[in-house]
Amino acid sequence: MRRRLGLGFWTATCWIGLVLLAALLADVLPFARYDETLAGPPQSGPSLAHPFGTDGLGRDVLSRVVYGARVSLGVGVGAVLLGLGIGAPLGILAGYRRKAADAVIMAVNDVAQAFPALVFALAVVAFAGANLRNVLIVLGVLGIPSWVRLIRGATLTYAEREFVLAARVLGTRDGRILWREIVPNVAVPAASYAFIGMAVVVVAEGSLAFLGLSVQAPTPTWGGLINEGRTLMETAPHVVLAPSVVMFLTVLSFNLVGDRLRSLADVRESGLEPARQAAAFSLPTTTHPVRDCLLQVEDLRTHFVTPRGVVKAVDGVSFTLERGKTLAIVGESGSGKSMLIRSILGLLPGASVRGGNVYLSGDDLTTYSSVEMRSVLGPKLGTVFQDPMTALNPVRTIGTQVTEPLRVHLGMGRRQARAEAVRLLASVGIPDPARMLRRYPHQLSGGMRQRVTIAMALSCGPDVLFADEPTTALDVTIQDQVLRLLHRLREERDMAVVLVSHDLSVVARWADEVIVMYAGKVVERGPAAEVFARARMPYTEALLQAAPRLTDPVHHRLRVIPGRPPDLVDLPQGCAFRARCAYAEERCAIEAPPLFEDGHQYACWYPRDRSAPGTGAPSPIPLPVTREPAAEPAPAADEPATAPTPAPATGFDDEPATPVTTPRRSRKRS
Ligand SMILES: Nc1ncnc2c1ncn2[C@@H]1O[C@H](COP(=O)(O)OP(=O)(O)OP(=O)(O)O)[C@@H](O)[C@H]1O
Repeated sequence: MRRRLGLGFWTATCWIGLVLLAALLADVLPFARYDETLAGPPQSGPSLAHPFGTDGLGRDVLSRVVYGARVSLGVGVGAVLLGLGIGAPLGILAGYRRKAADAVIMAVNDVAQAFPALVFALAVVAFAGANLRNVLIVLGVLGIPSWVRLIRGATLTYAEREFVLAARVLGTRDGRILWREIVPNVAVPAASYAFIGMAVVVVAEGSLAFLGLSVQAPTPTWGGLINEGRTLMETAPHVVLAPSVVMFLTVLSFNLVGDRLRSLADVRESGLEPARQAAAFSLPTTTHPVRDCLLQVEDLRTHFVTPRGVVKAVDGVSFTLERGKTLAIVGESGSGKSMLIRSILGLLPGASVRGGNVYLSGDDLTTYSSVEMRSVLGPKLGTVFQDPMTALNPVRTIGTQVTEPLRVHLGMGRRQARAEAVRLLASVGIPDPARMLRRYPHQLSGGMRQRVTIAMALSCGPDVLFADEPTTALDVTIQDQVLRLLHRLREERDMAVVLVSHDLSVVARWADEVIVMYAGKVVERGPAAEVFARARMPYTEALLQAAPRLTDPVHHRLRVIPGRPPDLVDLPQGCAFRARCAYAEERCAIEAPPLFEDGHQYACWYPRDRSAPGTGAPSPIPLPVTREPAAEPAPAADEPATAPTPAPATGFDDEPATPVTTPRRSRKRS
């Protein structure tokens, strides 16, 4: 956390602490009082005795600035506490209770916010008297509407979160939920806004003082000092510069501290955000012989420099992929599957570092600029993401989203793009596609939305389609339809598919090749049937054994892989799987195994020997269940968004909903 707040935060905090301390200890500090006229000449410049010089009446400017801080910071702290004290309870009440309380509080709040703040402050102070108490009350009251709005927004966010619902389900009282669940979460944005609010109040007080409507002379305030020094700008600029610079630095510091505190509450910046030195960190890249294939990945590495150390999310992955083939990537959660895909596509978070090469039809994509990559993403590389709801923009129609890549990449006109979009939606099995173009994502069921994202990914005719767990967010009945669809489209378009999946039965059924990943590395790789029939690496064996089968006896214990995946920041020496491996020997702890070749590749010093069934060696592990799926039915045009069950089948199987020229394929399974 200390590193995430950064040097700026700590410098700003020290400055605020220094100013605050000086203001508190002003009476005991070794300088003259703010109103004491000194013996020396007035308007004298900075000296050792008077670091900020003296003003027009020969008074010590440093002393006046320090005493002025008492008023400025006092008003700042007081006004913020007043605003928070009244605004926070109202905001929490409005955000948590909603309904009538929310409507009344927000209506009054909106009216209050409509008042021009400075004019209101001027009028009240001029009428009630310019003194510390009145200025503090006016600025505090003016801050209340902003506090209400901020706290209400934060409360609304947390009131709908699962942990609050869970507390409600457990019968926890509202007061306790507010105090235990909501207030601690709202506290961080509130603390952040308190500092920013302090900066606003210090400036507002300075403005009032400048106009002579704050604490009256001889008590100094920063705004008043700037006003006094104004006339001496040419003869003694230090008189106006000293309070101005101190005020500027203090306001800047409040803003900086507030901003950094806000980032603590920001999920995007929490956890493992890359450290700054990532830019200076680079991975060596060597050149490789380019093979005659569609996609060639060589020694691909993706590392993140984090405050905890370097996370090796992808570490030296190589493979090739031919047209018309499906490559599956499997492995436990966190093994680097998604990062591998994002690394190939060049879609990595800002400060990550990539090494190695990605050749697409012989061209090295790692040498492409971001502009060049834009011309590849879409036309040559398509992607289908896990959750179709988040992959589609909820406020744009399906039509706008499907036609966009056609217009951007293929330069089609509006009408042509719409006609093509209709054809695309029809080809992925969406009934009444012309009407579908006018709908929004939330009006479609999960399966239909995934069909739309597949249509978008295919719109520019990519050579390789990356599907990152495309069925995880879908109902099990829809999963199979989507996989069948991908398979059919692959055959029709002669493209390659890279499929990430947790489901080994899916992989066993649809993939030609499989890569097993563990701790960012490939630990087994080869033809899917061969790898599943003769898994050599104990990790692959454990994955296969952990997959449930329909032949399992009822109520049997689920098999799990013991232990946990290693920490990618601190990988153990030798084989990364050794701590969880039942067959590990001494050598596994010393030396990391390379990829051995024996029919397929595996990284293990003591591989499982499945080459000789019936000779005492362990028998092949049965493949995970490959359900014989029902035919892929065409979803009805009016399929409700919340009902994933498809409409009665209309004879649609793995064939497109509208006739295309592709001949019907055999349904025989390998
Ligand atoms: N921005 C990041 N900064 C640091 N580490 C990251 C970042 N993003 C991912 N990682 C790490 O990279 C590793 C691989 O992540 P990845 O998302 O590829 O896993 P995965 O195998 O796809 O998992 P899942 O199946 O759960 O999606 C994880 O251990 C993760 O902690």
